[in-house]
Amino acid sequence: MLDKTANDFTIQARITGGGTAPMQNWRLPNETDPLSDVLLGSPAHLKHLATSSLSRKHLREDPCDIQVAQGQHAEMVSAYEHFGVTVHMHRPEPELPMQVYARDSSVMTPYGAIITAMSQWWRRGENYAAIRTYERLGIPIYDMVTAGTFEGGDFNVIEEGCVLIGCGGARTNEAGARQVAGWFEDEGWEVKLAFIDEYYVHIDLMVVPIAEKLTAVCTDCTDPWIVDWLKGKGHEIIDVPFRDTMNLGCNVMSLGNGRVIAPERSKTLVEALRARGFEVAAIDTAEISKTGGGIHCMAQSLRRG
Ligand SMILES: NC(=O)NCCC[C@H](N)C(=O)O
Repeated sequence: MLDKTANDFTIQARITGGGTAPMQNWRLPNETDPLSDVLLGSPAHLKHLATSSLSRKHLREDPCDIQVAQGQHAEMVSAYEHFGVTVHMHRPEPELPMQVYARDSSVMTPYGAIITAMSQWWRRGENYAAIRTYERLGIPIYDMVTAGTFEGGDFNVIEEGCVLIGCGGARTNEAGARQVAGWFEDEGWEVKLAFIDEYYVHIDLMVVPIAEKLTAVCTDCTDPWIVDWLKGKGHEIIDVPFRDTMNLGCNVMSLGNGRVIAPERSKTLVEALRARGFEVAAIDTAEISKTGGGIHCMAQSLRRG
């Protein structure tokens, strides 16, 4: 069943060479304007798998209690609803153990959604499920990654018309990164590639937009040129400690208008935000994050502003 509002769905909205028109119904100029619609994944079929060094360590030492994780996800959904954000969900599929990480299987852009190309076989079905979701929501597909692998946590919109693309090799590989980079260069964007170590999984582990010209960064693991580049654009940096970052403490979601959803145990960042006057919904995500992702990884902005 399609949603009543469905009308704009198409399988390839991208104009070759650039000049694709931004969507009218689903504005998404950046990742810091007020969020009105978010896409999440259900934790109904969540499994704790050895997907990365981070999730493997927890699996070995203290595996995720799935029921507790599901309760934490429900708290996160409540936080979005509390702030008046409309929550859209992928339809849960039992074959998709990582569908909760809605950041990765697609990327919403001002021109429609990119369907990514997940690296790990147990996540590839999420790409097909995402196509069905966008059809149901009536959101055009901008294009699909075909040249290599690409995961949405590596598409990091720094500000309007400017994206930092993470490339760790194991998840987003260089061929996938360069294909997406080329599309956005053609659209007239400033695009930078960040070659990261695969240990960090995606760039949104360490660099996350908070508000206009304000970015959370783990400077201990982020290449200095990225910090200098952000500062050169006039961004203030909130430095998130390395240990907190490895616990997904930098991986927060900006709701715009001075509101942020963040993990409560990321104390340095939560305090820094509150000191600047932000309203922070500090929620417990410790259990669910053992499976390798955080609040930003679990959310795909659909509409802002
Ligand atoms: N954007 C993200 O960093 N997503 C986290 C994905 C976690 C999942 N366990 C994975 O390793 O694919």
